[in-house]
Amino acid sequence: MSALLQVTGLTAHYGDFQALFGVDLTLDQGQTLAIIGANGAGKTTLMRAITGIARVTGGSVLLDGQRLDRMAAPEILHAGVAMVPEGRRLFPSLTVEENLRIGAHARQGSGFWTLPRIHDLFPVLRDRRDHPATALSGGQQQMVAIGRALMANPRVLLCDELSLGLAPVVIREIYAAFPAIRDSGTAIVVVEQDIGQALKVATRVHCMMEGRITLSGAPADLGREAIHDAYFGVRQG
Ligand SMILES: Nc1ncnc2c1ncn2[C@@H]1O[C@H](COP(=O)(O)OP(=O)(O)OP(=O)(O)O)[C@@H](O)[C@H]1O
Repeated sequence: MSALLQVTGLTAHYGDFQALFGVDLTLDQGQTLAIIGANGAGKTTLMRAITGIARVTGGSVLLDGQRLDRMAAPEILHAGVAMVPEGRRLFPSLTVEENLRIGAHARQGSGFWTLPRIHDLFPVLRDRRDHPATALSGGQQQMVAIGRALMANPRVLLCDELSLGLAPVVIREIYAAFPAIRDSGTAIVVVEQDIGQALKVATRVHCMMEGRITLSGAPADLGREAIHDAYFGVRQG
């Protein structure tokens, strides 16, 4: 059986600067993949390359066999890959519900994720539906950003640094929604700086350093030392 998302030999550049060096990864339906790594490792660039925002200069990205790396960002979203960007990027002048409905513009046909289902996933968004999105707490805004991406009914949901700046209790609340998202048939890729959190939610973990994947495996098979080496490149202590 071929993978849902297959990334092969992906390279990406910002001008002359090469940020990704031949990245390979596969994601199957029902999987949650975590990408971990220090600042500047290339995690965000990888998400941006998959979604057509960063310039792909080599390799390929296939969704169910369909070539994405030659498409523009809006086409990739239509094809079924949606991203929750770092910093959420909500529309500040719109309400919570308007932000969610904007996500639906990218959907193709019918699908599991509807406004009532987003409200069931994050009930606070039902209560706050008429509030300006920016009046919500950071965690609630993150829920809107996830809901907006889900409204496109993606086959793959890419989440960049969901936990950034949020309290542990809020992070737990957000990650508690993951099983329901996976059960809906949407596979997930999370970029996470919190290694513990990544190991908890992921079926597979990839560690990145300097634009390359330096370690991959199931959380249970990855030792602390191996992760440390792959993350920092050197063993300390
Ligand atoms: N717009 C840009 N122009 C030029 N270089 C960039 C740009 N964005 C990122 N880079 C560089 O590409 C490399 C990878 O950055 P990237 O943001 O993908 O890393 P990251 O692992 O997501 O780190 P962080 O957690 O800090 O976001 C870094 O060296 C960074 O300085």
